[in-house]
Amino acid sequence: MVDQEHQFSRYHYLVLAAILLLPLVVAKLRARRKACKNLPPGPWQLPVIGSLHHLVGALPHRAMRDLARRHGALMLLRLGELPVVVASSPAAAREVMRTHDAAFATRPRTATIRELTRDGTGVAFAPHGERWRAVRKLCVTELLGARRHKERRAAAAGAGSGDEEEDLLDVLLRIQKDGGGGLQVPLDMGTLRAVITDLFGAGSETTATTLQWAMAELIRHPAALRKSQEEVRRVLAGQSRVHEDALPELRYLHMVIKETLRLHAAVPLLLPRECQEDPSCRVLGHDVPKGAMVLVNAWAIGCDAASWGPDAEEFRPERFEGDVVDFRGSDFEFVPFGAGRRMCPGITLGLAVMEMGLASLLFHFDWELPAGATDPSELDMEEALGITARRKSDLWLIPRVRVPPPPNV
Ligand code: HEM
Repeated sequence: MVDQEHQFSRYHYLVLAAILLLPLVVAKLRARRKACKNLPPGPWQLPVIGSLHHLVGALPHRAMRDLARRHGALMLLRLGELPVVVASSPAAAREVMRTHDAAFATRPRTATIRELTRDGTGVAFAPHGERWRAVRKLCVTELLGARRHKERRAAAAGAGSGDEEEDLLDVLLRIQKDGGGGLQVPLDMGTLRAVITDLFGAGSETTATTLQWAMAELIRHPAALRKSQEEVRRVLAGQSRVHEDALPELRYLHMVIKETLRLHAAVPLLLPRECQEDPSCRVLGHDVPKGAMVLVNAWAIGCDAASWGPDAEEFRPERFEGDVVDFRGSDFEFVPFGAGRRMCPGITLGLAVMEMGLASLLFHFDWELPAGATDPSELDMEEALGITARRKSDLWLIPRVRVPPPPNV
C-alpha cells in the first residue's frame, strides 16, 4: 500500500514536471525553427525519401553538381530524414572549412558509419574532440609528418648498411610500450587497430586511384605523356631507378598529378562533416541546422569554369605552370585533400607515393594501348560508385621496357 502511494506520487511528480517543462520545450523548438528559418534552397522533396529521387541515374557528385547549378552553391537536400547541405563553390567551401571550420569539424555518427569504423575510434570518422585531436596528432607527428618522411628516406639511403626501417606497426607498438608517448588517450589494441585500418583505408585506394587516372589521362594526351617521359628520363639520365631526391626536379610530373587530382578528385565529396553549432550555423546568409550532414563537392569545384576557365574540363597540366594554385588547403578552388581541421593528414606521404609510382612507370616503360584499341581519345573514363571515384573499367595498357627495373624494385 505504502509502495503504491509512493509510485503514485512519483508518477504525479513526473506529470507535473512534464507540464512545467512543456513551455520550455516549446520555446526551444520555436527558437530552433526561428533560428533555421532561412534554410538553403534545394530541389523539391517527397515524403519519406526526401530528395533521393533527384540523385538517381548519375553518380552522387555529378548529380549534386547539376542540382547546384539550378539551386545554388549552398544547397539543401534530404536523404530520407537526414538534412544534407552541399557546398559547391570556392566561397561555400571556404565558409565550411575555414570561416566556420570549428562548427563543421565533426563527422556524422550514423549507425552505418559507427558500424564500419569501429565506432569512430580511429581518425577519419572520429567525432571532433580530445580523443580525435590526440590520435590525429599521433598520426601527423609520428606516422605521416615530415620527420617520419625524413627518417624513412634516411633508412632507405642506408639500405644494406644494417639500418632497419620501422614500419607503421613497429612505430605504434614502440609508442605503446613507452607508455603512449604523452598521448592523452590510452593507446590500447582497439585504438591501434582502428588507426591502422584508417590509414590503410584512407591512404591506399586514394593514391592507387589517382595513379590510374593519371596514366589514363596521359594515354589520352600523348603530348603530355611524351613531355613527362622526357622530363623523367632527362632528370634521371644514367640512373637505374627513380630516387626520391629527384622528385622535386620533376616539375611537369607534379603538374600532371595536380591536374589529375583536379579532374578526378579521389574523394569527390570529401568526407562528410556535421554541423555541431546549436541551433544552426549561418553560412552565406543561410541557416545550416545542427545535426545536418555537410558535404563539399570538391570535384565540382575543381571542374568549375568560373574558376578554371572555359577549358575547365580538359586535361591540361600546363595550367599549373608557376604553381599559382595549390591544394594544401588555402586555395578553395582546388581542395582535393579538403581543408581546415579535418584536412587530409596524408598529403606528404600520398604525394611522395604517387610521384615515385608515376615517375617509375614513366622512367622504366613506354606505354601503349592494347591491339585493337587504337584511338586513345576513346578510352573509357567512366567512374564507379563509391566514396572514392575509382575507374569503372580496368585500365589495360601494354608496357615496353626502356630501362629495366632493378630486381629489388
Ligand atoms: C591521393 C591521395 C589522397 C587523397 C586525394 C586524400 C583525400 C582525403 C580527403 C578529401 C580527406 C577528407 C578531408 C576533409 O574532410 O576535409 C582525407 C582525410 C584523411 N586522409 Fe587522405 N587522401 C589521400 C591520401 C592519404 C594518405 C596516403 C593517408 C595516410 C596514409 C591519408 C589519411 C587520411 C586520414 C587519416 C584522414 C582523416 C582526417 C580526419 O578526419 O581528421 N590520406 N583524405
